[in-house]
Amino acid sequence: MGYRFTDLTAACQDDWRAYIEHDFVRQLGQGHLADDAFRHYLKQDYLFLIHFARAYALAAYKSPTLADLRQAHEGLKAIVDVELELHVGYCREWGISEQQLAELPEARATLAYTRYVLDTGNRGDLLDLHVALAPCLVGYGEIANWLNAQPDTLRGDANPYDAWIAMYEGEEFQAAMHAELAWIDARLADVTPARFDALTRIFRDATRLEIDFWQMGLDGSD
Ligand SMILES: Cc1ncc(CN)c(N)n1
Repeated sequence: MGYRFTDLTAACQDDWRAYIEHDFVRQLGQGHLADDAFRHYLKQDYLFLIHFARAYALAAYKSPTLADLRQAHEGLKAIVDVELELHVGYCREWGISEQQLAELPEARATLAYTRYVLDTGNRGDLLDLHVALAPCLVGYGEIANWLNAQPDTLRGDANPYDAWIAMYEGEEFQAAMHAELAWIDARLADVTPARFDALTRIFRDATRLEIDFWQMGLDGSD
């Protein structure tokens, strides 16, 4: 029997839940996340997204088939056309100008996560890279769905972070997430147990770096 994406999350269930249900996420869903924490997160996320777009471009470079190339393109589009497009306008609403974004120093959590993924993609193969990227694309789609399932999540004008949830529950982002899940499921179907263990290590490390990214937002750390 082959592996699936859900075997990756099952293999590091504690880290995966700590990421999806992080305090930053809960407070954002309940609408009482501190403004400064969100602003710090938003700024660093701009830098993060630029490096992750580079990582999808690396996935395109490493793609041997048209189907693989299309999948890398899907991820790149989700970041550049959906997230970054909304992000810049969203930052403006939160009082952060494009000039400020261009001059931002990178926080350590941003550096660690983005360079880890780029390094994993450079030294590994295409599946290593997609698995390192998965907590980002699949995780945020799952977070939006998890938030919507929580009775204390506030939606609409009552929650200043409603637009953030709306972006990740939106059709385009959810479609990109499902396409990524299908691509990973198809590749995991015929890996050996040893290869699956190596992929689990990558997935767990990237998930732990996502947890650090939330914590960086809460702590305002640089
Ligand atoms: C840190 C982080 N991880 C994931 C995502 C969703 N692409 C994001 N915007 N930022």
